[in-house]
Amino acid sequence: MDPDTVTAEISTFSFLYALLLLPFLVILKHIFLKPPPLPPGPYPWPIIGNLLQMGKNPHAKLANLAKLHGPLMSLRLGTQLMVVASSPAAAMEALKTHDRALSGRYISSSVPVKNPKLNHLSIVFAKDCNTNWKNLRAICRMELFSGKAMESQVELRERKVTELVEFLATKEGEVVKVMDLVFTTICNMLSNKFFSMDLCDFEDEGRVGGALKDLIHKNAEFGATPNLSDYYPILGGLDIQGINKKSKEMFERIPTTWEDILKERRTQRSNRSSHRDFLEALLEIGFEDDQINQVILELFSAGAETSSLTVEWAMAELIRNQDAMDKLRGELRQIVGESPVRESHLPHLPYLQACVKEALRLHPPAPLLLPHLAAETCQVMGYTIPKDSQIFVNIWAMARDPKIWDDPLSFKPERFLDSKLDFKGNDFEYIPFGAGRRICPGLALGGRQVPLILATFVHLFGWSLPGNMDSAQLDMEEWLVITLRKEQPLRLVPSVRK
Ligand code: HEM
Repeated sequence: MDPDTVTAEISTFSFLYALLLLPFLVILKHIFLKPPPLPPGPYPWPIIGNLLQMGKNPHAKLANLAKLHGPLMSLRLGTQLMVVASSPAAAMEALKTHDRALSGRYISSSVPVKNPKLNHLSIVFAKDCNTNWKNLRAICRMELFSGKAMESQVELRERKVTELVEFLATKEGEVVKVMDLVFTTICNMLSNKFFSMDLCDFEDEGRVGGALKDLIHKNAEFGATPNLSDYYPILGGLDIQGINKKSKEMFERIPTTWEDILKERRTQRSNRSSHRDFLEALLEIGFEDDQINQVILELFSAGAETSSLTVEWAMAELIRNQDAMDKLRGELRQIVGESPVRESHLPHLPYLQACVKEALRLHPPAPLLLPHLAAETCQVMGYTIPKDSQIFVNIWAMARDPKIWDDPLSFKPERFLDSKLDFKGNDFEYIPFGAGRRICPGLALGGRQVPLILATFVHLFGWSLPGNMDSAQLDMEEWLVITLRKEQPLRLVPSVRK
C-alpha cells in the first residue's frame, strides 16, 4: 500500500478515536477536576440570600456565624457573594498568599463611581492596584509618612497637642466630648500639613471646620450603611434608601470645602515662600483640582476618625480599668516627669504603647477592614472564591477568639508587654491596620498621634465621669457601632493634675 494512504488512514483512525474519547474525557474532568465548592455558610434564602442575618453590627453577626460555619465562610447578599475570613490562617491566605488576586477594592454603589476618573484619582476607591494607585501611595509615603517626613512634622504635632492642653485647661470641671477634642486636634495636624493652616476649631465649628467634620462623618456613615443597590443592581436606579443621592451631593460639596485655599494657592504660586506643604507638593507634580480634592478628602476621612476613635476607646477602657490607668500614670511620671509629653518620649513608654495596642485589639476602627474585591477567581483553603466576590477580614472576631487570646474580652495591656506582636501586618492574629498591598499607608502617623494624645490626656489631666454616672454605666456593648457613635460619645470631666 502507498505510504501516503497508510498515513492518511492512521490520521483518520486517531481522529475518530479522539472523537469517541472526548465525552469520556469531559465526564472524567467533571468528576476529578471539578472546581472546589464555595466556602460554607448559612443557607441563603431565595432572592434575599442572607441579608436578614446581617443587621446593625455586621462584624458581631459575622463573628457568631463564623463559630458555626468556620474561618472561611460565604454568604449571599441579594446577588452579591460575600466571603469572610475570621481566623489568622484565613486572613493570611486572603491578605498574603492570595494578595494579588484579592486586593481589589469593592466599591459600594453609594460611591459615585460614575465619575470615570475615580479609579485613577483615588487611593481608597481604586478598584485595582493600578499604576495611579501605586503613584498616589508613593507620593503620600514620600511627602507624609516616610521617616523623614514624619520627623519634619514633630514640631507641628506637638504644637497642636499644646493647643489641646490649653483648651482643656479652660474646661476644668465642665463636661467635654473626648472624640470631638481629639478629632479637632487631628484634623488640624493634618490640615496644617496639607494647607499650612487650621481648618477646625475646638469651640466654634467654623465655616470650613464644621463642613469638613460633617463631610467626614457622612462619608463614614454612607460607607457603613448597607446599600440595597449593591445587593440588587437592578434597583440601583431607584436608590430606595436615598443613599446614592445624598452621597453624590456630598461628593459635590468636597471642592467647596477648601476651594478658596486651592484657588488662592494656584494664583499666588509664583510668589510662594520656601515653605512647602502637601498642597504645594501636589501642585508641583501638576495635579488637577479634582485629583487634589479626592486625595485630600480621603486622607482626612481615613486618618481623622480612625485615630480619634482609638483615643476615645482607650480613654473609655482606662476609666473602666483604674489599675491600668494608675500604671500608665506611673510610667509617665517616671519617664516624662513634670514636663509635657513629647514624641521623643514615646519609644520609652512601653505601657503606653501596650494600652494603644490593646485598645486597637478590642476596638479596631475598621472591624472588617475595608471591603476587598476578588479581581480573579482563586482557590483558598480548598474552596473557590469567584471573581468579583466581596472579601472581608473580620479582625474584630479574631480579637475576641479565646483560641487566640487569653481572657479576650478583658482590657489587659500587659498581654503586649512581653510580646513581639505588632500591628505592622506580619502577625495575622493582630492586624488593625490591615496587611498586604492595601495595608493602611497612614500606619506610622496613626501609630504616633494616637499615643501622643492619649499620653497627654492621662499625664496632665484627671478625668471623671459626668454627674453621678459610674464606670459600670460605660456599657461597651451599647457602643458596638464603631463608625460614628454620634448618639453616645464618651463625655468626661477634666481636671488639671497638679
Ligand atoms: C488608628 C489609626 C488608623 C487605623 C486603625 C487605620 C486602619 C486602616 C485600615 C484597616 C485600612 C484598610 C486596609 C484594607 O483595605 O485592608 C486603612 C486604609 C487606609 N488608611 Fe488607615 N488607619 C488609621 C490611620 C490612618 C491615617 C492617619 C491615614 C492618613 C492620614 C490613613 C489613611 C488610609 C488610607 C489612604 C487607606 C486606603 C489604602 C488603600 O486602599 O490602598 N489611615 N486604614
